[in-house]
Amino acid sequence: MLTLSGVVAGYGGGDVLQGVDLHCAAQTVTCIVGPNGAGKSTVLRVISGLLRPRRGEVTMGGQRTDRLAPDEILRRGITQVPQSHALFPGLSVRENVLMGGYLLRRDRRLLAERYAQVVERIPLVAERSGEHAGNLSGGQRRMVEIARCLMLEPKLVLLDEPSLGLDPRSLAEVSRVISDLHEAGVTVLLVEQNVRLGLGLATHGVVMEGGVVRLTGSAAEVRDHPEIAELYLGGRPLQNDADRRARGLEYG
Ligand SMILES: Nc1ncnc2c1ncn2[C@@H]1O[C@H](COP(=O)(O)OP(=O)(O)OP(=O)(O)O)[C@@H](O)[C@H]1O
Repeated sequence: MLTLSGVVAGYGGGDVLQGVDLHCAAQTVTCIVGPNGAGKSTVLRVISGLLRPRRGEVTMGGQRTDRLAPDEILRRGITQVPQSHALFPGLSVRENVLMGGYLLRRDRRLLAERYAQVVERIPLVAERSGEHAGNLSGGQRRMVEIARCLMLEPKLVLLDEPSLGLDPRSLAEVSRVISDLHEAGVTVLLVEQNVRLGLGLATHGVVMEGGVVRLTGSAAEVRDHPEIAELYLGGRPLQNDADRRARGLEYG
């Protein structure tokens, strides 16, 4: 569905991405992990069109998207939930969510239909619809940010650090929504510092380091890879199921 080949991109003079090759099959959840500065968020920015690659290609369903403007990429079904602080604090929850349907603004019926679907998926939007977004907790804001990106019925959702700063209850809510999207056939690509959580939600894992992809595989393969266990999950590589349980890597 989504393919990056040889993507080189950066800010100002330097290249952060040094030739990224990445593929996300349709209806999968892929989690990118890696150390700070590896270029994970930059990959998402290239896909959503906020940053144009200097070299390489991005294709979605076989069609190139890397030369398109961000709104055109949005029209093709790719939406990004940014890292944080993406809501308008002085606007209500409902207004913030409706903003996500800006491209549909001339079709009021469709807009209302989509809003109803989003509310069904994320009931918090209805419960708090009239409240200023600025009054919500961090976890609630994250849910509204996700709700907003669903207004266009995306094919591919990009999530940058969905767990950042969330309490356990909000984490569970965000995880539920990601699983729901997966079940509904939406393709998800997320960047996550919380490696356990991210790979626990994902079907596939990608490890980035120094602006390139170092490792890809099923989420379980990446999670159990000796280097990953060593680097990100603390301690010696996992040996068996008992090890996995001991490190909280069982996901029911
Ligand atoms: N807008 C920007 N302008 C200039 N440099 C940037 C910008 N955004 C990111 N960078 C730099 O690009 C490099 C990669 O950043 P990126 O945010 O993609 O990393 P990351 O893997 O997502 O890590 P992190 O978890 O720290 O965000 C970093 O060195 C960062 O300082």
